Amino acid sequence: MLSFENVGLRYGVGPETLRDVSFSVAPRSFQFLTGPSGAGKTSLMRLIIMALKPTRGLISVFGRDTATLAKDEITEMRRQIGVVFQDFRLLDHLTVYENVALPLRVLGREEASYRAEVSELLKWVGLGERRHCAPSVLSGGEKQRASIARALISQPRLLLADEPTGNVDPTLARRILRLFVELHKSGTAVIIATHDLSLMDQYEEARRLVLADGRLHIFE
Ligand SMILES: Nc1ncnc2c1ncn2[C@@H]1O[C@H](COP(=O)(O)OP(=O)(O)OP(=O)(O)O)[C@@H](O)[C@H]1O
Repeated sequence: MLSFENVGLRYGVGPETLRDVSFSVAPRSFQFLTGPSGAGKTSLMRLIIMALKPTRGLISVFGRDTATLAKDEITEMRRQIGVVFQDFRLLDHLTVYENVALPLRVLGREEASYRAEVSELLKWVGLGERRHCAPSVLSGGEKQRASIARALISQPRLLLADEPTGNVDPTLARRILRLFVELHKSGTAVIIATHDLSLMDQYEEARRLVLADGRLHIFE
């Protein structure tokens, strides 16, 4: 589903942020991506969603070499990847409900077919009462939960989440982890970047991908 072969990434003329990174992610698998601040977790995720190009090496997503993809093919592939960004990236001119429903609209689904689904997920993440609000009036934790709901709603083939529990309390973090685990059990490959050791300890079956000094170490 996803593989990196000897991938290197350098920003400008600085040192290599990622060096000889090789790994693969199987369909329906679950992994945490961890490592110290600045180790390159966000950069690695940006490579996966093709927002960045590697300086060297090969990246393939859903069996396609990303270097050979045309723009419209990249757009099509991104529709199959759910992403929880560190800075949420909610659209301010849409309500919370509309933000969460957006991936389904983009897939061409009729509102009547997803209204109940979106409402249920909003309730699960504790945003049932906030569904008609603009994202600008939400707290950091609420924005984070809205962005998680938006990434999950279309049951993507691959889900990437960058510090998805960074703004919520431990109880809510456990609830959010349960959502990711359920999604994984229903067939999505999940990669969660996190510093939160207690979160990782709650799901010991997960692989751990650890970035340190530009290199990736894998613990099965
Ligand atoms: N656009 C950029 N231009 C130049 N350097 C960058 C850019 N983005 C990231 N970097 C550098 O690349 C390195 C890795 O950053 P990255 O954000 O990927 O790390 P991270 O592991 O996600 O960190 P954190 O846990 O703090 O979010 C850092 O040294 C950072 O300064």
